[in-house]
Amino acid sequence: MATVIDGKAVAAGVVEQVTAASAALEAQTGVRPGLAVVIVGNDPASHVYVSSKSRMAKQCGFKSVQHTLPETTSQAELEALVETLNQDPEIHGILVQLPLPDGLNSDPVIQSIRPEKDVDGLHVVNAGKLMTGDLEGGLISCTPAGAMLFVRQTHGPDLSGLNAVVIGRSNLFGKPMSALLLAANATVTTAHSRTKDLASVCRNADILVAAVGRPQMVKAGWVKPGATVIDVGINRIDAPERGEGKTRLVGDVAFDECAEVASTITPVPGGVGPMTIAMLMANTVTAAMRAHGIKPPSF
Ligand SMILES: Nc1nc(=O)c2c([nH]1)NC[C@@H]1CN(c3ccc(C(=O)N[C@@H](CCC(=O)O)C(=O)O)cc3)C=[N+]21
Repeated sequence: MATVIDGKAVAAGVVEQVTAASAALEAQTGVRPGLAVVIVGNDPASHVYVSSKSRMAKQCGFKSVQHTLPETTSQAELEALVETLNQDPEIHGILVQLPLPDGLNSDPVIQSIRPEKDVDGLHVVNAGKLMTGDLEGGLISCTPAGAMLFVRQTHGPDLSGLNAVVIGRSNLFGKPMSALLLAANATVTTAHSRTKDLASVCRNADILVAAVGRPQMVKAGWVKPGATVIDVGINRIDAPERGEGKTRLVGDVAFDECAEVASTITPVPGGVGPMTIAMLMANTVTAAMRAHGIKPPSF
């Protein structure tokens, strides 16, 4: 039976480090890190995530600002708000909750965030720094950064000689995760919907990372015995056993059967998800410390 990573406990450790760094910044400069989260429309899941981000920011001692805009917000209004936040010296991190409502184009909005305030790590400057192996100068996308912390805890910082397979090539996760694994010297395969015989590609992996958005797609036969399995999926499926109309959260990995084969595995919920929020806090205090010429801790 695999070791099941307790994402909540690891996230709590990161939040403790962030809170201490935030207090040190305030003691040195009188400034608290400022995080602004912008949400447009009324998608219930987005509101759940945004309130947990705002709550965690307050817990870390940040100045936490939430802008909730109506579904009818125009592209120009949204980009104008981002520009106001870019100019605000008390705001060090800006996050625009994705996905945006239909009719709004997220790419120009994300690219209009100043790179040094882009705590999502999605700006091309930050994504480019990561692709070129510059892990110190930019801001790294939260979910991959969190997933990589699990990999480092299990395998150490140097993944030389290990095969890693990332299933999924999104800009939010797959591509930055592949870049982080490569920077740690793993031999990386980025698999996707056009990959031939995906199961046999996955069976090669010492580190298997699933971020496809397909509930419980990865089966035990896809997992190399003794591998580390990182599940990034957040899928809501019907849970009739819990009652009429009830749902539950599952990952992209068939957890029970894969846990029999893997040596280490992350659960959903309670794995990568909480780490996403914690790494957003880490990016925010990093941005604030850099803005005041103070070297941030590495998380
Ligand atoms: N600009 C932007 N940046 C994001 O990082 C971003 C986003 N938009 N849009 C949505 C996704 C999704 N996301 C999650 C955050 C926390 C959990 C999380 O804490 N999940 C809990 C369960 C929470 C629940 O019960 O639903 C867990 O896995 O244990 C999951 C998913 C961040 N996202």
